[in-house]
Amino acid sequence: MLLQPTTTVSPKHVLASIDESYECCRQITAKYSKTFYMGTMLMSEAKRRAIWAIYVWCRRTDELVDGPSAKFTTEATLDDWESQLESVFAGRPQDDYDVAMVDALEHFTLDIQPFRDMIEGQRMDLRCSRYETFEDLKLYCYRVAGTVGLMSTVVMGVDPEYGTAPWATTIPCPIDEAIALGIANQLTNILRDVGEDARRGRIYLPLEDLELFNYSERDLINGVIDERWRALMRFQIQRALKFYREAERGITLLSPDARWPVWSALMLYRKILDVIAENQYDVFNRRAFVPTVRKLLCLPPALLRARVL
Ligand SMILES: CC(C)=CCC/C(C)=C/CC/C(C)=C/CC/C(C)=C/[C@@H]1[C@@H](COP(=O)(O)OP(=O)(O)O)[C@]1(C)CC/C=C(\C)CC/C=C(\C)CCC=C(C)C
Ligand SMILES: Nc1ncnc2c1ncn2[C@@H]1O[C@H](COP(=O)(O)OP(=O)(O)OP(=O)(O)O)[C@@H](O)[C@H]1O
Ligand SMILES: [Mn+2]
Repeated sequence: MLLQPTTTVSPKHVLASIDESYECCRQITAKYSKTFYMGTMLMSEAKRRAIWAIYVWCRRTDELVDGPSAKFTTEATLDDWESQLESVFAGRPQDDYDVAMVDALEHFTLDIQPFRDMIEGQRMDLRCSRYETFEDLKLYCYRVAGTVGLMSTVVMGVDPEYGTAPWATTIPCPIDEAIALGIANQLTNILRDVGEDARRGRIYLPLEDLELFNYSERDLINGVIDERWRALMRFQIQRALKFYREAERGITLLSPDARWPVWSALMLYRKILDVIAENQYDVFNRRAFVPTVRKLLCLPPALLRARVL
Protein backbone atom coordinates (compact mmCIF):
# COMPACT_ATOMS: atom_id res chain seq x y z
CA MET A 1 0.00 0.00 0.00
CA LEU A 2 1.42 3.34 -1.06
CA LEU A 3 0.96 5.69 1.84
CA GLN A 4 2.06 8.94 0.21
CA PRO A 5 0.07 10.45 -2.67
CA THR A 6 1.95 10.39 -5.97
CA THR A 7 0.23 13.41 -7.49
CA THR A 8 -0.85 16.74 -6.13
CA VAL A 9 -4.60 16.84 -5.81
CA SER A 10 -6.18 19.35 -8.18
CA PRO A 11 -9.36 21.10 -7.03
CA LYS A 12 -11.37 19.02 -9.50
CA HIS A 13 -10.06 15.69 -8.18
CA VAL A 14 -12.85 13.66 -6.62
CA LEU A 15 -11.82 12.38 -3.21
CA ALA A 16 -12.87 9.11 -1.63
CA SER A 17 -16.14 9.02 0.26
CA ILE A 18 -15.99 9.05 4.06
CA ASP A 19 -16.76 5.31 4.23
CA GLU A 20 -14.18 4.44 1.57
CA SER A 21 -11.56 6.49 3.36
CA TYR A 22 -12.25 4.80 6.72
CA GLU A 23 -12.16 1.38 5.03
CA CYS A 24 -8.70 2.21 3.65
CA CYS A 25 -7.57 3.30 7.11
CA ARG A 26 -8.94 0.09 8.63
CA GLN A 27 -7.04 -2.03 6.12
CA ILE A 28 -3.78 -0.17 6.67
CA THR A 29 -4.08 -0.46 10.46
CA ALA A 30 -4.77 -4.20 10.14
CA LYS A 31 -1.84 -4.70 7.76
CA TYR A 32 0.76 -2.69 9.66
CA SER A 33 -0.07 -3.40 13.27
CA LYS A 34 -1.84 -6.48 14.47
CA THR A 35 -1.39 -5.31 18.05
CA PHE A 36 -3.19 -1.99 17.71
CA TYR A 37 -5.76 -3.37 15.30
CA MET A 38 -6.69 -6.04 17.82
CA GLY A 39 -7.08 -3.27 20.42
CA THR A 40 -9.41 -1.24 18.22
CA MET A 41 -11.62 -4.25 17.50
CA LEU A 42 -12.68 -4.10 21.15
CA MET A 43 -13.93 -0.47 20.87
CA SER A 44 -17.19 1.10 19.72
CA GLU A 45 -17.54 1.77 15.98
CA ALA A 46 -17.12 5.57 16.22
CA LYS A 47 -14.00 5.31 18.37
CA ARG A 48 -12.37 2.60 16.34
CA ARG A 49 -12.90 4.50 13.08
CA ALA A 50 -11.30 7.62 14.54
CA ILE A 51 -8.33 5.57 15.85
CA TRP A 52 -7.81 4.01 12.38
CA ALA A 53 -7.75 7.50 10.83
CA ILE A 54 -5.24 8.67 13.45
CA TYR A 55 -3.20 5.49 12.99
CA VAL A 56 -2.89 6.17 9.27
CA TRP A 57 -1.91 9.79 9.81
CA CYS A 58 0.78 8.68 12.32
CA ARG A 59 1.97 5.85 10.07
CA ARG A 60 2.31 8.23 7.11
CA THR A 61 4.23 10.69 9.28
CA ASP A 62 6.56 7.90 10.42
CA GLU A 63 7.03 6.59 6.86
CA LEU A 64 8.38 9.99 5.80
CA VAL A 65 11.55 9.36 7.80
CA ASP A 66 11.39 5.58 8.21
CA GLY A 67 9.78 4.26 5.05
CA PRO A 68 11.14 3.20 1.65
CA SER A 69 11.30 6.77 0.26
CA ALA A 70 12.80 8.27 3.42
CA LYS A 71 15.99 9.16 1.54
CA PHE A 72 14.03 11.80 -0.37
CA THR A 73 12.63 13.37 2.81
CA THR A 74 13.99 16.79 3.74
CA GLU A 75 12.96 19.52 6.17
CA ALA A 76 10.87 20.95 3.31
CA THR A 77 8.95 17.66 2.99
CA LEU A 78 8.05 17.85 6.67
CA ASP A 79 7.08 21.53 6.33
CA ASP A 80 4.72 20.57 3.47
CA TRP A 81 3.32 17.71 5.55
CA GLU A 82 2.67 20.18 8.38
CA SER A 83 0.83 22.50 5.95
CA GLN A 84 -1.30 19.55 4.87
CA LEU A 85 -2.04 18.92 8.56
CA GLU A 86 -3.20 22.54 8.98
CA SER A 87 -5.55 22.03 5.99
CA VAL A 88 -7.00 18.89 7.56
CA PHE A 89 -7.67 20.78 10.79
CA ALA A 90 -9.30 23.54 8.72
CA GLY A 91 -11.65 20.89 7.26
CA ARG A 92 -9.95 20.73 3.84
CA PRO A 93 -8.79 17.17 3.03
CA GLN A 94 -5.92 17.07 0.51
CA ASP A 95 -6.10 13.37 -0.37
CA ASP A 96 -8.18 10.24 0.15
CA TYR A 97 -6.71 9.37 3.55
CA ASP A 98 -7.35 12.89 4.89
CA VAL A 99 -11.09 12.46 4.35
CA ALA A 100 -11.40 10.11 7.34
CA MET A 101 -9.23 12.39 9.51
CA VAL A 102 -11.41 15.41 8.72
CA ASP A 103 -14.49 13.37 9.63
CA ALA A 104 -12.87 12.12 12.85
CA LEU A 105 -12.11 15.74 13.80
CA GLU A 106 -15.80 16.52 13.46
CA HIS A 107 -16.64 13.82 16.00
CA PHE A 108 -13.81 14.31 18.50
CA THR A 109 -12.27 17.56 19.73
CA LEU A 110 -8.66 16.77 19.00
CA ASP A 111 -5.96 19.39 19.55
CA ILE A 112 -3.54 20.01 16.68
CA GLN A 113 -0.51 20.40 18.97
CA PRO A 114 0.29 16.67 19.50
CA PHE A 115 0.17 16.21 15.71
CA ARG A 116 2.61 19.10 15.24
CA ASP A 117 4.78 17.67 18.02
CA MET A 118 4.96 14.32 16.22
CA ILE A 119 6.21 16.03 13.05
CA GLU A 120 8.82 17.77 15.23
CA GLY A 121 9.85 14.30 16.45
CA GLN A 122 10.42 13.24 12.83
CA ARG A 123 12.55 16.38 12.35
CA MET A 124 14.72 15.11 15.22
CA ASP A 125 15.27 11.91 13.21
CA LEU A 126 16.45 14.00 10.24
CA ARG A 127 18.80 16.09 12.37
CA CYS A 128 20.35 13.61 14.77
CA SER A 129 21.28 9.96 15.09
CA ARG A 130 22.56 9.89 18.70
CA TYR A 131 21.11 10.82 22.10
CA GLU A 132 23.53 11.86 24.82
CA THR A 133 21.20 11.51 27.84
CA PHE A 134 17.94 9.76 28.70
CA GLU A 135 16.28 13.20 29.05
CA ASP A 136 17.10 13.87 25.37
CA LEU A 137 15.72 10.49 24.35
CA LYS A 138 12.59 11.00 26.46
CA LEU A 139 11.74 14.18 24.54
CA TYR A 140 12.05 12.22 21.28
CA CYS A 141 9.84 9.46 22.71
CA TYR A 142 7.22 11.99 23.82
CA ARG A 143 7.15 13.50 20.36
CA VAL A 144 6.88 10.33 18.28
CA ALA A 145 4.81 8.21 20.69
CA GLY A 146 3.62 10.11 23.79
CA THR A 147 1.67 12.26 21.33
CA VAL A 148 -0.20 9.13 20.14
CA GLY A 149 -1.30 8.60 23.75
CA LEU A 150 -2.69 12.15 23.87
CA MET A 151 -4.53 11.77 20.57
CA SER A 152 -6.01 8.37 21.47
CA THR A 153 -7.15 9.45 24.94
CA VAL A 154 -9.31 12.21 23.48
CA VAL A 155 -11.04 9.65 21.25
CA MET A 156 -11.39 6.96 23.93
CA GLY A 157 -12.65 9.46 26.52
CA VAL A 158 -12.56 9.45 30.29
CA ASP A 159 -15.17 7.93 32.60
CA PRO A 160 -17.77 10.64 33.36
CA GLU A 161 -18.39 8.94 36.75
CA TYR A 162 -15.23 10.61 38.03
CA GLY A 163 -16.85 14.03 37.58
CA THR A 164 -19.88 13.23 39.73
CA ALA A 165 -18.13 13.20 43.12
CA PRO A 166 -19.29 16.18 45.22
CA TRP A 167 -15.75 17.53 45.52
CA ALA A 168 -14.96 17.17 41.82
CA THR A 169 -15.03 20.33 39.73
CA THR A 170 -13.62 18.76 36.59
CA ILE A 171 -13.27 15.24 35.22
CA PRO A 172 -9.66 14.13 35.78
CA CYS A 173 -7.82 13.24 32.58
CA PRO A 174 -4.88 10.81 32.74
CA ILE A 175 -2.63 12.88 30.48
CA ASP A 176 0.69 11.91 32.08
CA GLU A 177 -0.27 8.24 32.08
CA ALA A 178 -1.27 8.36 28.40
CA ILE A 179 2.09 9.91 27.54
CA ALA A 180 3.81 7.30 29.74
CA LEU A 181 2.28 4.45 27.71
CA GLY A 182 3.50 6.05 24.49
CA ILE A 183 6.99 6.41 25.94
CA ALA A 184 6.94 2.81 27.25
CA ASN A 185 5.94 1.55 23.79
CA GLN A 186 8.60 3.61 22.08
CA LEU A 187 11.33 2.43 24.48
CA THR A 188 10.21 -1.15 23.79
CA ASN A 189 10.32 -0.50 20.06
CA ILE A 190 13.85 0.94 20.38
CA LEU A 191 15.05 -2.14 22.30
CA ARG A 192 13.48 -4.50 19.75
CA ASP A 193 15.04 -2.64 16.81
CA VAL A 194 18.58 -1.97 18.15
CA GLY A 195 20.22 -4.08 15.41
CA GLU A 196 18.11 -2.78 12.54
CA ASP A 197 18.69 0.83 13.65
CA ALA A 198 22.46 0.33 14.09
CA ARG A 199 22.65 -1.00 10.52
CA ARG A 200 21.08 2.31 9.44
CA GLY A 201 23.66 4.24 11.46
CA ARG A 202 21.25 5.11 14.26
CA ILE A 203 21.69 4.60 18.00
CA TYR A 204 18.74 5.48 20.20
CA LEU A 205 20.13 4.06 23.46
CA PRO A 206 21.49 7.04 25.44
CA LEU A 207 25.26 7.26 25.11
CA GLU A 208 25.50 7.99 28.86
CA ASP A 209 24.00 4.52 29.48
CA LEU A 210 26.47 2.83 27.15
CA GLU A 211 29.27 4.50 29.09
CA LEU A 212 27.75 3.46 32.42
CA PHE A 213 28.01 -0.19 31.34
CA ASN A 214 31.42 0.30 29.71
CA TYR A 215 29.96 -0.75 26.35
CA SER A 216 31.13 1.27 23.34
CA GLU A 217 29.37 2.51 20.21
CA ARG A 218 31.72 0.22 18.26
CA ASP A 219 30.58 -2.78 20.35
CA LEU A 220 27.01 -1.91 19.50
CA ILE A 221 27.70 -1.54 15.80
CA ASN A 222 29.51 -4.90 15.87
CA GLY A 223 26.61 -6.50 17.74
CA VAL A 224 28.71 -7.66 20.69
CA ILE A 225 26.60 -9.71 23.11
CA ASP A 226 28.32 -10.22 26.47
CA GLU A 227 27.63 -9.63 30.16
CA ARG A 228 28.02 -5.81 29.73
CA TRP A 229 25.38 -5.83 27.00
CA ARG A 230 22.98 -8.04 28.93
CA ALA A 231 23.29 -5.79 32.02
CA LEU A 232 22.70 -2.70 29.86
CA MET A 233 19.62 -4.31 28.31
CA ARG A 234 18.24 -5.36 31.71
CA PHE A 235 18.63 -1.75 32.84
CA GLN A 236 16.77 -0.45 29.76
CA ILE A 237 13.98 -3.01 30.23
CA GLN A 238 13.51 -1.99 33.88
CA ARG A 239 13.21 1.63 32.80
CA ALA A 240 10.58 0.80 30.18
CA LEU A 241 8.65 -1.23 32.79
CA LYS A 242 8.51 1.84 35.08
CA PHE A 243 6.69 3.74 32.31
CA TYR A 244 4.29 0.81 31.81
CA ARG A 245 3.53 0.87 35.55
CA GLU A 246 2.81 4.60 35.47
CA ALA A 247 0.50 4.06 32.47
CA GLU A 248 -1.42 1.29 34.27
CA ARG A 249 -2.57 3.75 36.94
CA GLY A 250 -4.34 5.87 34.30
CA ILE A 251 -6.38 3.11 32.69
CA THR A 252 -9.07 3.08 35.42
CA LEU A 253 -9.88 6.71 34.60
CA LEU A 254 -10.63 5.88 30.97
CA SER A 255 -14.11 5.33 29.67
CA PRO A 256 -15.11 1.71 30.51
CA ASP A 257 -15.25 0.55 26.87
CA ALA A 258 -11.66 1.72 26.32
CA ARG A 259 -10.08 -0.08 29.28
CA TRP A 260 -9.92 -3.54 27.73
CA PRO A 261 -8.41 -2.31 24.43
CA VAL A 262 -5.77 -0.30 26.27
CA TRP A 263 -4.94 -3.11 28.73
CA SER A 264 -4.60 -5.44 25.74
CA ALA A 265 -2.39 -3.05 23.77
CA LEU A 266 -0.26 -2.50 26.88
CA MET A 267 0.13 -6.21 27.65
CA LEU A 268 0.74 -7.17 24.03
CA TYR A 269 3.42 -4.55 23.53
CA ARG A 270 5.06 -5.21 26.91
CA LYS A 271 5.32 -8.91 25.95
CA ILE A 272 8.00 -7.89 23.44
CA LEU A 273 10.27 -7.17 26.44
CA ASP A 274 9.76 -10.75 27.71
CA VAL A 275 10.64 -12.11 24.30
CA ILE A 276 13.81 -9.98 24.18
CA ALA A 277 14.88 -11.53 27.50
CA GLU A 278 13.91 -15.04 26.28
CA ASN A 279 16.16 -14.41 23.26
CA GLN A 280 19.05 -13.75 25.67
CA TYR A 281 19.01 -10.07 24.65
CA ASP A 282 20.06 -10.87 21.09
CA VAL A 283 18.38 -7.95 19.34
CA PHE A 284 21.09 -7.90 16.67
CA ASN A 285 20.33 -11.11 14.80
CA ARG A 286 16.71 -11.81 15.76
CA ARG A 287 13.59 -9.67 15.87
CA ALA A 288 11.67 -10.17 19.12
CA PHE A 289 8.31 -11.32 17.85
CA VAL A 290 5.19 -12.20 19.85
CA PRO A 291 3.33 -15.02 18.04
CA THR A 292 -0.37 -14.41 17.39
CA VAL A 293 -1.42 -17.24 19.73
CA ARG A 294 0.48 -15.60 22.58
CA LYS A 295 -1.14 -12.28 21.68
CA LEU A 296 -4.60 -13.88 21.84
CA LEU A 297 -3.73 -15.41 25.21
CA CYS A 298 -3.26 -11.86 26.57
CA LEU A 299 -6.86 -10.90 25.86
CA PRO A 300 -8.64 -12.72 28.76
CA PRO A 301 -6.25 -11.39 31.46
CA ALA A 302 -6.57 -7.92 29.90
CA LEU A 303 -10.36 -8.21 30.16
CA LEU A 304 -10.10 -9.29 33.77
CA ARG A 305 -7.89 -6.33 34.66
CA ALA A 306 -10.18 -3.96 32.75
CA ARG A 307 -13.13 -5.20 34.81
CA VAL A 308 -11.61 -5.35 38.27
CA LEU A 309 -9.01 -2.53 38.29
C1 LIG B 1 -5.43 0.60 21.03
C2 LIG B 1 -5.03 1.98 20.68
C3 LIG B 1 -5.77 3.07 21.31
C4 LIG B 1 -4.03 2.16 19.83
C5 LIG B 1 -3.55 3.44 19.27
C6 LIG B 1 -3.13 3.15 17.85
C7 LIG B 1 -2.40 4.28 17.16
C8 LIG B 1 -3.13 5.49 16.75
C9 LIG B 1 -1.09 4.05 16.86
C10 LIG B 1 -0.20 4.97 16.08
C11 LIG B 1 1.12 4.27 15.88
C12 LIG B 1 2.07 4.96 14.91
C13 LIG B 1 2.07 4.52 13.51
C14 LIG B 1 2.90 5.94 15.35
C15 LIG B 1 3.94 6.62 14.53
C16 LIG B 1 5.30 6.62 15.26
C17 LIG B 1 5.64 5.19 15.67
C18 LIG B 1 5.99 4.21 14.62
C19 LIG B 1 5.57 4.88 16.99
C20 LIG B 1 5.64 3.50 17.47
C21 LIG B 1 4.55 2.63 17.55
C22 LIG B 1 4.72 1.20 17.38
O1 LIG B 1 4.48 0.82 16.07
P1 LIG B 1 5.08 -0.50 15.43
O2 LIG B 1 5.31 -1.59 16.42
O3 LIG B 1 4.22 -0.85 14.27
O4 LIG B 1 6.48 0.01 14.99
P2 LIG B 1 7.25 -0.23 13.65
O5 LIG B 1 6.99 0.97 12.82
O6 LIG B 1 6.69 -1.51 13.09
O7 LIG B 1 8.68 -0.31 14.10
C23 LIG B 1 5.06 3.22 18.73
C24 LIG B 1 5.93 2.43 19.60
C25 LIG B 1 4.24 4.22 19.50
C26 LIG B 1 2.86 3.72 19.84
C27 LIG B 1 2.24 4.53 20.94
C28 LIG B 1 0.95 4.35 21.32
C29 LIG B 1 0.07 3.37 20.68
C30 LIG B 1 0.39 5.19 22.44
C31 LIG B 1 -0.30 4.33 23.48
C32 LIG B 1 -1.07 5.13 24.48
C33 LIG B 1 -2.42 5.11 24.59
C34 LIG B 1 -3.29 4.28 23.70
C35 LIG B 1 -3.06 5.95 25.68
C36 LIG B 1 -3.71 5.08 26.74
C37 LIG B 1 -4.23 5.86 27.87
C38 LIG B 1 -3.84 5.73 29.16
C39 LIG B 1 -4.47 6.60 30.18
C40 LIG B 1 -2.83 4.77 29.65
N1 LIG C 1 7.25 -0.36 6.75
C1 LIG C 1 6.57 -1.40 6.28
N2 LIG C 1 6.41 -1.58 4.97
C2 LIG C 1 5.73 -2.62 4.49
N3 LIG C 1 5.14 -3.54 5.27
C3 LIG C 1 5.27 -3.40 6.58
C4 LIG C 1 5.97 -2.35 7.18
N4 LIG C 1 5.91 -2.47 8.53
C5 LIG C 1 5.23 -3.56 8.74
N5 LIG C 1 4.82 -4.13 7.59
C6 LIG C 1 4.01 -5.34 7.44
O1 LIG C 1 3.21 -5.50 8.57
C7 LIG C 1 3.42 -6.80 9.14
C8 LIG C 1 3.48 -6.70 10.62
O2 LIG C 1 4.48 -5.79 11.09
P1 LIG C 1 5.26 -5.91 12.44
O3 LIG C 1 6.54 -6.61 12.23
O4 LIG C 1 5.39 -4.54 13.03
O5 LIG C 1 4.45 -6.88 13.38
P2 LIG C 1 2.96 -6.84 13.94
O6 LIG C 1 2.54 -8.26 14.03
O7 LIG C 1 2.11 -5.91 13.18
O8 LIG C 1 3.15 -6.35 15.40
P3 LIG C 1 3.02 -4.90 15.96
O9 LIG C 1 1.58 -4.61 16.01
O10 LIG C 1 3.61 -5.04 17.31
O11 LIG C 1 3.77 -3.96 15.08
C9 LIG C 1 4.72 -7.30 8.60
O12 LIG C 1 4.62 -8.68 8.39
C10 LIG C 1 4.89 -6.55 7.32
O13 LIG C 1 4.41 -7.31 6.24
MN1 LIG D 1 4.62 -2.75 13.23
